[in-house]
Amino acid sequence: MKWTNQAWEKIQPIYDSILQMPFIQELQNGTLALDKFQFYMQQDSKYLEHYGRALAALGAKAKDNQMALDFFEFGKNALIVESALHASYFEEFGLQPHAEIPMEPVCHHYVHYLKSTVAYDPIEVAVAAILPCFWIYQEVGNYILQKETANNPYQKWIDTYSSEEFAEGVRKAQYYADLMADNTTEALRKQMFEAFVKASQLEFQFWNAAYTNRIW
Ligand SMILES: Cc1ncc(CN)c(N)n1
Repeated sequence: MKWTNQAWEKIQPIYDSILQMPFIQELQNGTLALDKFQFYMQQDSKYLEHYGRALAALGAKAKDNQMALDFFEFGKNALIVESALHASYFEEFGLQPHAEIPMEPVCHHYVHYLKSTVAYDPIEVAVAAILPCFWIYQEVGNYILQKETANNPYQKWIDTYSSEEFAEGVRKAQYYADLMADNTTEALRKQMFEAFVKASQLEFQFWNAAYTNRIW
């Protein structure tokens, strides 16, 4: 079985609880309170600034040029495509400019977990750590799309993460995770699973923080 299939089995309970979260349920039916979405968007714009850089740093560690280019492209997309989605919501909902937003605890922890993993852990583990960010968003986007609600104010978010463009990036990131896993040791494959599970838990916590207004 591919490493990615095994990894998903390990996070299935986390993913199931993500789908049951009030944040996701209410995003799906369009009833999510604006202040909770605002909290999420503001934290997420900070997250993406750092995530984009973590992806580029991971690319810089790649031995293969194509892998480096793919990760630079992922970083660019985080900063351009996903940030454009945020900018449109910032305008629509009249949110504070990025510079004035402090990173709250979960965002801070997730960003620094990814950056330190990329900086200090083997590249295999870093690839596993960045994967839930792609894969869980795609799955959640597709899940929400199945039960679409008319005039959902959060439709642009749903469209971004259920798009073919986003799916292509997910497939590439999964490909690199499997490639790394196939060419490494059992001990490192285990560390890769741990990183994949940890980042998935942080994805849950990120939405939970927005719903419960978790601040310092
Ligand atoms: C916290 C978080 N995780 C994942 C994604 C999707 N790249 C995101 N925008 N924000």
